[in-house]
This record gives sequence, C-alpha cells and structure tokens, in this order.
Amino acid sequence: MSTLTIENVCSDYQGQVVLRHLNLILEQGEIVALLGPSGCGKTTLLRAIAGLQAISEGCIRINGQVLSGDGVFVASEQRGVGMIFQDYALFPHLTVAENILFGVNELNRAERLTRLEEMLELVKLTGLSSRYPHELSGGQQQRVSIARALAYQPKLLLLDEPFSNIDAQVRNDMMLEIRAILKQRNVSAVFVTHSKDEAFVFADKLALFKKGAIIQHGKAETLYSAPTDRYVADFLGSGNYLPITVTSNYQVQYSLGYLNSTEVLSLPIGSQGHLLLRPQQIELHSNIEGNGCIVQRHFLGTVCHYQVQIGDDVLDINSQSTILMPGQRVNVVIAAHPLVIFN
Ligand SMILES: Nc1ncnc2c1ncn2[C@@H]1O[C@H](COP(=O)(O)OP(=O)(O)OP(=O)(O)O)[C@@H](O)[C@H]1O
Repeated sequence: MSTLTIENVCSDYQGQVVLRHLNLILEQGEIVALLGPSGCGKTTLLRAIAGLQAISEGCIRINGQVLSGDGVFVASEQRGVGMIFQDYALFPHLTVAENILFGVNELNRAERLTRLEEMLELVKLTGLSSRYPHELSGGQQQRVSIARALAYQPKLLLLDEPFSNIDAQVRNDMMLEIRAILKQRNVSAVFVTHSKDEAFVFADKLALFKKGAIIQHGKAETLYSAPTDRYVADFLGSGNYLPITVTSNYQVQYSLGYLNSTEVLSLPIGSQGHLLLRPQQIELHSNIEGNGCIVQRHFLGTVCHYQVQIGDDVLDINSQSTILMPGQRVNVVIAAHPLVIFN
C-alpha cells in the first residue's frame, strides 16, 4: 500500500488559487522532493499534508485513510505526521532529552528511556541528552529535531527546507546522514526545497512545481535526462538548444550535419525543434581543421567550462580536458544518445 496519495488536490488563500490539481503518490520508504522556485506552492502542499492548510478540491490519504477531502478533515495532531522545519523549532527551555520525548505520551517511564536512548544513538547524540539547544551546534540541533520527529514513530515525515541554515561545507554530509537514518527505518518523507542540488542528494524522486502545478514527477535522473519541457530541463541544469530538423525516426539534421538518437524520436519526420544538449554531452577534440573554435575558457576544478562557436551557435561545454585555449580549433563530437527535442 502506498503511504501517501495526493489526488487532484487544489487549495487557495482567500480565493487565490495556489495549488492546481496536484497528483502524487509516495510509496512506503520513499523520499520525494517538492522542488521549484519561491512562491510556487511547495510549502502550501506540505502544510496541506500536515493538516495545517485546507484543500478546496481533491483528496489526501495516508495508508488509504482519508485525511483531507470527501468531507473529511483529520486534525493535524491525529495524522501521525512528523515535521522538521528550517529553524529546527526546538524548545529552548527544554533539554535534548525533553525535546526528543516531547510528543511521546503513550509510553511508560522505562519505555520512554529506551526510546530516548534509541533516538540518541540513531542521530549520534548519545551523552548529550541533558544539554540545552543553545549548547549545541546548528547541525546537532537539526539532529535533535530529527530525533524528536522520529521518536513518536510517524507514518510520514515532512521536511521544510531543513538544510538551508546549515553551512554549505557540512550540508552534503548531513543530508546523506539523515537520508541514511530515514532509509534505515524505512520512513517515507516529503522534502521541500528550492535547490536542485539538495533534491538530487536527498530524494529518491522529484516533483517539480511551476505556479502551483506539478509539471513532472519521477526519478531525478529521468527528469534530468528526459525532461518533458524546457522549464524542467532548465530548472535541473544548464543546457544548449540547437535548432534541428527531424530527418528519420532516429536522426536529426543540424547546421553542421546529422546526429543520431539511440531511441525513436517522438516528433514526426520533417518537424523542426530544438535539441537539448547538456554541457557534458558534447566532446571536444583538438583539431586545427575542426568544426568549432574555443571562444572562452573557464577552469572549474574537476572540469573546464568552454564556450565554443560552431556555425552560428555558441555552445556551453564542460570537458575534462583542461588544455584547450581560446582561439584554438576543435572538433565538436556529439555521440548518439536518446535525443531530447522540444518544438
Ligand atoms: N498565509 C498566506 N496568505 C496568503 N497567501 C499566501 C499565504 N502563504 C502563502 N501564500 C501565497 O501562496 C503562494 C505559494 O506559497 P508557498 O509558501 O506555498 O510557496 P513555496 O513554493 O513554498 O515558496 P518558498 O520556496 O519561498 O517557501 C505564494 O504566492 C504565496 O505568496
């Protein structure tokens, strides 16, 4: 059974529509990132799942039980949902132990202690149970908020930009660490972020928002390499768009020749469009009679970013070859792959 089902959900603030017919299914143990620019409705959906925001249409279910919709509205505290916020929202006057056990009411004293020890070990804070939040680092405070959310064994965890206050240098490790904790306990989670990089690291699937609607939902790799439109393609990474004409089910023509697709093209033969090429999908080979010319070079550490003129187009290309210099001629090679074309 799926953990969370969002079906045709709409929501508004005083008549102003902010969520438009959203559909999303989250399987047990899956982590989905609600991704999109500021103001597109990510937090509103999270709040609707938590029972902090009414919906005007559709239905939200957890493990088959209707929580919002069909004339039903289950109160937030009865939904079995844990929340982790950007600012951790710890109680400053309570110790780590008291914070973690705050929502755990049904256990006796011995069971509470066992639960506390288990949580402290899980988030690697054993020995710090009597400290107060101000005596912890930002990362430790975030781990307390995770322990608190997991301590009462929620059916679903909701995370609202939980890493945006964490130093960039430790953020990646922290995301991997928390992801491992959720995977270890098979917790399903919905994670709000406006950062594609965070979504790639933390989530199994992405739901990309645009103005209150989900434009595409699926594995990060699918959205990156097979985006359904330019909005998705551009949100997830930079790209070049080459004008092309489809010449067969597996081939297109561009200004310098032909390119082959390893999958059948969706556009009919004769149609025109723009081919998406990610900067790393183009190879460069030094060649004094080559079809391209380096116009700019920018060293980025693991790769070099080049701008290369071919015909009338300037392409952005990332290459591991760092020895090419502006003015040098190169051969631009685009290997056959599943071509993505927008018309
Ligand atoms: N309490 C409110 N009253 C009226 N409008 C609101 C309220 N909260 C949010 N909105 C509006 O609803 C829309 C969606 O907001 P929401 O907070 O869900 O976006 P978001 O994608 O989470 O943005 P961010 O990444 O900036 O947090 C925005 O246009 C916002 O201005």
